[in-house]
Amino acid sequence: MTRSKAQGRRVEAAAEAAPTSEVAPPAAATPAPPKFSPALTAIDPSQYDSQLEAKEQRIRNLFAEFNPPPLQAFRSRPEHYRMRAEFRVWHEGDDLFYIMYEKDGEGKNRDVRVDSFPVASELLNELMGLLRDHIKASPILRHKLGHQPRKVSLPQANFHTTLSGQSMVSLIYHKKLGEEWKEELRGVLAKAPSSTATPQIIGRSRGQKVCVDADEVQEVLSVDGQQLKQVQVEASFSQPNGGMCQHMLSWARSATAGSTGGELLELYCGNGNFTVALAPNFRKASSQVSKSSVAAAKRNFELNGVGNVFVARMSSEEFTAAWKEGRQMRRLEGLDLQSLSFTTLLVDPPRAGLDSQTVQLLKDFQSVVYISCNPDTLHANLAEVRDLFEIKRFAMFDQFPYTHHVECGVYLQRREQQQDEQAAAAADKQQADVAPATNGAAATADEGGRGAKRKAEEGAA
Ligand SMILES: C[S@@+](CC[C@H](N)C(=O)[O-])C[C@H]1O[C@@H](n2cnc3c(N)ncnc32)[C@H](O)[C@@H]1O
Repeated sequence: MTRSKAQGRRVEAAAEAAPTSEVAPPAAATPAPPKFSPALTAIDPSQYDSQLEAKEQRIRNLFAEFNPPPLQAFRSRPEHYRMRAEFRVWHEGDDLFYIMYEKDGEGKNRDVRVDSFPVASELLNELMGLLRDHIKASPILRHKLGHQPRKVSLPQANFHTTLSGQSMVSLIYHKKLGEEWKEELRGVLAKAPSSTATPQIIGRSRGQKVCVDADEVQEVLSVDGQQLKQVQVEASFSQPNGGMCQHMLSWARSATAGSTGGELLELYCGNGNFTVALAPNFRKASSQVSKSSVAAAKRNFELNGVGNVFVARMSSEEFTAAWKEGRQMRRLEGLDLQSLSFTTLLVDPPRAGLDSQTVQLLKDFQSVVYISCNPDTLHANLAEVRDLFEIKRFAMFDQFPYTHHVECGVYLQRREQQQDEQAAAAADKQQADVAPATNGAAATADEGGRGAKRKAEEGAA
């Protein structure tokens, strides 16, 4: 398919250079049906552009009613973009291989043998082969690995790699794992080719978790020329497409670049991915984090020398209730909610989007960064606040190529704030026009005007 000029240039995530293209305003035409690969095991990279265009068109049409600015579309690497992948393990006589469940061309579910996985990183592919061959050759390692009835579709070999070249694999067994299992794996790892960084291996069985060494990796994300370090812990969330994550962080940073001096509240912060990148844009930042990620988030703040962040280990719903009711909770660990005057809210919820309480909370903020992995719930949440907020930045990140899934980002600004700013600018201009020769006085008036406005805002908050 040829691409029209109106759809513009997009930037290769592989190049990781300047961000994006801006695309034309919403087109009225109904988009062509998307060309998604039925199976991620058999992608056709020559279809990358057409599947991206279909997504752009869908997103522009879906959000057109909110009059957003032109969509910035961030392009993924067409292959080897996934940092993580999960498979089941299948035993067939002496053979052993990975399988995954996916739809065929007719939309029917089927089990597919996976010897290589073109959407996963090169390192992940290398590890898949290496580990499969060693496990196949070792009775200790293969016995009861992923031993479950075929109808149970839990992943049994979970691979996790990083752009920085580290890796981690969890293997799920149906037997108790002892020292001999660990020793056998140590022997296998010692034989790994020097070209492959030694993976961390974790064995899991019912009520048991055995680490051959550690259960985490350290990612390094390159954002606007800065290297951000990130501990990623086994079985905890991290963004699946590393290249796209770098774009998302850079975009959110640039959207909030004018917020210096304000205070950020982040909900659903996971391991602090966005917090670390955005903290320099704010005077103070507070992150709410689920139990499993709190330790990783704290370590990531320390690793990157981020000192202006407070972390509360509570669910989004609990934090919202405490904030709304002005309730002091033990898990706020002494953070005085009354002393905070948040200006910006960042949310990055799971696919279900924001619950109604959090949507209410959002209404209290001057600006909001909303990162979403589900355009439909993003749309529903925006519909509830459309009268209060205007979309100032609108982005689409192709985090999941060849699937219908899309990651979006919107930067919202309160309508009355924009009116206030325009009024303040007009007042400043008038003042300057009245006394054109007295630069000092005009400057003083300018400072005073902004200071007064800030005070009024602080009072209102
Ligand atoms: C889409 S992830 C985003 C994480 C993080 N922003 C990042 O970029 O890695 C959503 C995160 O919210 C957490 N989460 C899910 N439900 C939550 C809730 N009710 N309250 C707080 N966090 C929640 C998940 O554990 C996960 O870490």
